Amino acid sequence: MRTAVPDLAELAQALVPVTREAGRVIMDLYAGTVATTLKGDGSPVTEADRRAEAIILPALSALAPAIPVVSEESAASHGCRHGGPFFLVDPLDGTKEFLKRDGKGSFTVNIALVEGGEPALGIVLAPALGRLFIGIVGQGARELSADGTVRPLSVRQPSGDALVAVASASHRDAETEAWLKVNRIGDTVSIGSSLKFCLVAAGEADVYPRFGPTMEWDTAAGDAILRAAGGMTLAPEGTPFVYRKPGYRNGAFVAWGGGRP
Ligand SMILES: Nc1ncnc2c1ncn2[C@@H]1O[C@H](COP(=O)(O)O)[C@@H](OP(=O)(O)O)[C@H]1O
Ligand SMILES: [Mg+2]
Repeated sequence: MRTAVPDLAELAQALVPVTREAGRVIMDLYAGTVATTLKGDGSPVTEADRRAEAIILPALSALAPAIPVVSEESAASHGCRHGGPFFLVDPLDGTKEFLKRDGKGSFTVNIALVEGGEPALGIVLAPALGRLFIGIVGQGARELSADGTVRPLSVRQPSGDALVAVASASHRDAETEAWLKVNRIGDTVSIGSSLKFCLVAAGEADVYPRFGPTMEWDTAAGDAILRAAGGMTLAPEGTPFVYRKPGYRNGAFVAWGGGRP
């Protein structure tokens, strides 16, 4: 039997206040000191990750009880075996930037729905920047400001020859550096979190190459927004970049705006 998926526009609308509430909790903790522990892979997890997740998971099970959730901080959810649609949640992506308090605010709350191996819906909030992005693949992407203003998002055609790239601020690797050197990149902006996908979706950058490891919950929401805005994430060799891989581990990818070769 097919899992019942709610209407995606209604689901996206219902997720806006949930995401904003998670963002509020994160910003309360950003203002003070935050208890931090290291996970098995050496990456930090904070009280902010856990508290944001505690808002998002009950909301998802109330909104779509039949759809399984795979969330970064809930190890228990990672064993779930399913063939149908599922949510991918990263309650706080860019934890290193969150802990740095470098004033750039590049950390995000992420909720995605994956269907048939592809991201179908994504919502990304950068609470320190007050930027909230929503994408439904096939229906378009938009940015919602706090006062309710809605701005449609669309990837841009690169101006001239040189592309503007966005790349990780904390997890750069030699292969990404090499790719940036050989791919007519004029300028590279270092930014934490899934905000990189959103900037390409919004036409504020042209490409996001990533060869170092990420997990599917880091990318699915931003990727949905990018695809909904007319962009595409591909493996470096140009093959489709799909979801529900073993261990939810991503391989290398290049997220393209309108300048895809
Ligand atoms: N060795 C590794 N294995 C798997 N994922 C990794 C990793 N190093 C970094 N990441 C992922 O990269 C994300 C950060 O990306 P960026 O550098 O673009 O901000 C991290 O998200 P979290 O911050 O949620 O832990 C983490 O999931
Ligand atoms: Mg993450």
